[in-house]
Amino acid sequence: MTGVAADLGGRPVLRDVNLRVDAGEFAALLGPNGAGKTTLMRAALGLIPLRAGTVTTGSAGYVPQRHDFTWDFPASVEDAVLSGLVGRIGLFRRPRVAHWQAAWHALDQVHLADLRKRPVGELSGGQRQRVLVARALVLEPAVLLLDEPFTGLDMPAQETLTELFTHIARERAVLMATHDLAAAAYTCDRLVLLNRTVVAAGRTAELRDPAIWMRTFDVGPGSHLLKALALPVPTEPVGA
Ligand SMILES: Nc1ncnc2c1ncn2[C@@H]1O[C@H](COP(=O)(O)OP(=O)(O)OP(=O)(O)O)[C@@H](O)[C@H]1O
Repeated sequence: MTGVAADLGGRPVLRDVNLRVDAGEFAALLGPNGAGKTTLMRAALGLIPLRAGTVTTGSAGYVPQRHDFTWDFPASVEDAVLSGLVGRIGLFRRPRVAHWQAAWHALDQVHLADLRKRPVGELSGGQRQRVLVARALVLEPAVLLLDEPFTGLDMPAQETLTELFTHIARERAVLMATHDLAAAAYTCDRLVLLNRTVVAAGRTAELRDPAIWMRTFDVGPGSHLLKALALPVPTEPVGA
């Protein structure tokens, strides 16, 4: 996306956002609450109007935050994945063999083929997240957008997902919004620091200046955030 500006409820949320994620890249989108991460993803999907700028994504798949998805309906795992194809099948049409095959292929990719007949309500949090990933993959998107995929998951489930995302990013572009800064710094190819606009972007090793993180997260030099990332402690007033 280039020069993107977007408003919500009449208030500016994003300004002059320039961002590019290439196939083969696993990028993290980092920023404080309200920084505009979800808005950026919705803008990338064409779900909100832009005040300025352009978005070129080819096809994009979106994995929403899990609490945005209704789990207490009696659908099976494969039905939930198939729902990712509604736009293609038509709301009241019956899916054809090719659609089922696409759903099963997507379930294979997230290692849930064995559970395809299971009601989604019976799945664990980590399994549910993988169902949502399969639902996004069923359209074979060029870009996969993940909105805080680790929330509420234990460490083993997070690791399984991280491995999965790394694998998916071999062929596609993956952009993941997350609050787990240390894990993102460790696992992602590139970090994008957002606070209404892109404050900085680069490989973890290129973002060692604590001033960048302080500006993005609006924290002081004593913040635990800097310690958690093992950044050098600033000795002089920053931005003076
Ligand atoms: N429908 C809306 N109408 C007006 N303002 C909104 C709307 N949705 C979000 N906002 C505001 O836009 C800003 C960015 O929100 P957004 O959800 O994109 O941030 P985020 O970085 O994803 O935050 P979080 O880390 O909390 O998920 C926030 O200040 C929020 O209050």
